[in-house]
Amino acid sequence: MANLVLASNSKAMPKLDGSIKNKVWAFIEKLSADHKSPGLHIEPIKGAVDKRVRTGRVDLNFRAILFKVDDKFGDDPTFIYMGTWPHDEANKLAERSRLQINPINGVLEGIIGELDGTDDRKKRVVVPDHSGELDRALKTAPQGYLAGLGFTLEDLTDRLGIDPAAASEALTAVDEDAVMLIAERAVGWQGGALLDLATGTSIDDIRIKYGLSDAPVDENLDEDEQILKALEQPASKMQFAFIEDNDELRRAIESDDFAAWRVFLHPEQRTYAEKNYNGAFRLSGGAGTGKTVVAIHRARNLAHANPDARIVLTTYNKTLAQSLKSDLQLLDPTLRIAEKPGEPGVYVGGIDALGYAVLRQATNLAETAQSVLGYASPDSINSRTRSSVWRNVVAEAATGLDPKMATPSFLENEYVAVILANRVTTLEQYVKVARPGRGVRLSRPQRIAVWKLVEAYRRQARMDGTLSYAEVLALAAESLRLRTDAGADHLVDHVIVDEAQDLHATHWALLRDLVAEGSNDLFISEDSHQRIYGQPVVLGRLGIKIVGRSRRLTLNYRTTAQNLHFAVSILSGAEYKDLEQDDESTAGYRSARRGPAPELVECDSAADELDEVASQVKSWIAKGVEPSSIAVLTRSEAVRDQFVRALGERDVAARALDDKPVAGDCVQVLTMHRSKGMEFSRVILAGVDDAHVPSSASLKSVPDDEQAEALLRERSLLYVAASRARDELIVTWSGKRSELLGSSTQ
Ligand SMILES: Nc1ncnc2c1ncn2[C@@H]1O[C@H](COP(=O)(O)OP(=O)(O)OP(=O)(O)O)[C@@H](O)[C@H]1O
Repeated sequence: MANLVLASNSKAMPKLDGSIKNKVWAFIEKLSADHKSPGLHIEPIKGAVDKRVRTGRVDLNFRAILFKVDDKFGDDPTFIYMGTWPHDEANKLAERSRLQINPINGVLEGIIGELDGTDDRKKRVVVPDHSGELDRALKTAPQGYLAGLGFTLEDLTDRLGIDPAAASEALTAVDEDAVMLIAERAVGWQGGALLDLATGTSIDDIRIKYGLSDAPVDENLDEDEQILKALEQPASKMQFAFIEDNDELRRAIESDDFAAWRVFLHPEQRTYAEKNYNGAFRLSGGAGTGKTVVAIHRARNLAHANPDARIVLTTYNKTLAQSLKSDLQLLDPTLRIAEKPGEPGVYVGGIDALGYAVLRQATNLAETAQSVLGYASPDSINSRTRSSVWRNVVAEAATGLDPKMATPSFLENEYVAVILANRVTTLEQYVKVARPGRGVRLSRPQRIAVWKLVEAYRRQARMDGTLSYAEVLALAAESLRLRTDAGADHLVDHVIVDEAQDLHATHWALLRDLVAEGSNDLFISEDSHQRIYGQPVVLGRLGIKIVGRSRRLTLNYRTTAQNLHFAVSILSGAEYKDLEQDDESTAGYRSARRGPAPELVECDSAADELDEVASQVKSWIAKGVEPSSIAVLTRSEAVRDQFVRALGERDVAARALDDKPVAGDCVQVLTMHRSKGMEFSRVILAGVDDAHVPSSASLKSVPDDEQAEALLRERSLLYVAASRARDELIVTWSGKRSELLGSSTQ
């Protein structure tokens, strides 16, 4: 059986329709079973630049381009499948396609004729320019952008291994945009490295990021052996993937771009998905940098490494958990999905569902409830406390508490972050407990006043026999703690959590108590710039020690550089702290894709804005954009519903997206909160005027001391919303534009 390697083809290959994809699959299946089968018509190309290139017959009109690499120790060669093209084009391209081992760093590079912008390269020898001629020429030319950052041609070619022609072109590029254009055409890893250079990343750091080798080729090996060895380099895996499993191969071929996230990880993503960590690890990174992708791969890798391992993959809410689960199953349909946390396999669930699932298994509920709530638990854990209870408690009580503190949101935060987190059950405990991280200081009389309200809240819930989500989480955590204190094993072996920036104290207590401190215990994926709920927490105070095990992803796979630039501009000027209380930065954020600049549209009136949004959506649909890949995002549910109605009245099929997925191919209208973790091709942020964004109602509901934090959340919310667009982004408003848009006029 021949070995098969797939090359990433998203840039070069034409879109194939379903029937051709089936034929490609049949061709590849045959090839891996018997590469000598005459029906494949595997043929070398006369006069080809690379003697390894072959074309094979997919059908009468289409041919695949392959490289055949022989293994002198085994009978079977390795075929590298580069893609499928119409017959004549395939032959023409194949003639000028080649594989090369980068002479500086040993990365394998596959070049498909002119489609990689390398049509004239066959005459060019890829060796570094030691003569310094180009460098001298560049010194006399006007200074380019990369040279302005201090890079020389020698840095790019001799130290990094960028193709000399691309490197000299990149050095003359006048701005970041021009570097991007060159990066877009560059082969494999080189495109990414050029973008890194443009953001000022040092050569040494880039070498580390891509795992580049100092000893590129082993002269004792013949050329084919060198190629097979080069395939193992982390940066080669950005372009080439060995796929052993037939089903996996079929899935990869059937998806348009080989579902790149499943097959071609960035070397950094691969490291974080595969590496063993001796304790909790934190992966941060901008929106769209692939944190969720890493989390999913990591869950799969841990499950493969030990099929008996009990793994929990969790995230902020139910809908995000559903999409984690379906992506995990896409990545590996054979993976064992656990029904309950604690069973072998991967349990996937929103964090609240995880809390319930743990508590349902608890055999120490009475003891647990006594410890957390100060009274025996209700008969059932399934009845949830209504959100109106805090409101009623506040309305009925005359506590003398500052009205800004006598609000449901302040009390709920205090209850979760201080009272539940510390298992406070009496006033004596509450007046003494430390409240680090809470914006508002409370005097002793104020604490007494707050406690009265807490007691009233608990009394009501006890009478009703209900629990809040946060109480369930706190109970679940405590039941686990009591269990392990009594000598039992921890419930699970590995926890992976996505969207962790939004978790509060009782969420963290649950995660901490689920798994023993140790190897690969907690993998935390988060972006503090996207924190849109609750107050920031500090992991160290919650028993989670990261101690140097934290890394950041910066390459955005989702959106264009233009959209990214706009989204990041929303954050500018504001200061953010990460989960370890260090400054969070957007330095180095970049995207490899380009597209139109976001449009900011000021409308004359609310009615004009409804018309504007409808006509924009219609024009996209008229151009063939699928309606379900278009989203209109609003700050509130009321404005969302207004846009759903308005679109319907203007003959655009649109639905409000809330808890349930939208059925049918229609435009999705959702709140900015609901858009968390999602992505769409075209996005309109509607109603971004200064009354709605930031939401004056939300700001009014928090005490003065927490205003700055609340405003930061509003800013983050707009950043989350703006970073959902893959291709095009439009922002509309009527009246005064939101101050969070800054002075951007894109
Ligand atoms: N290596 C990759 N190759 C191709 N596409 C990728 C890769 N990694 C991530 N992506 C794609 O980029 C997009 C963003 O990825 P993902 O959702 O994992 O990012 P994220 O960092 O979790 O984003 P957010 O913080 O906004 O939720 C997805 O469409 C994903 O499929």
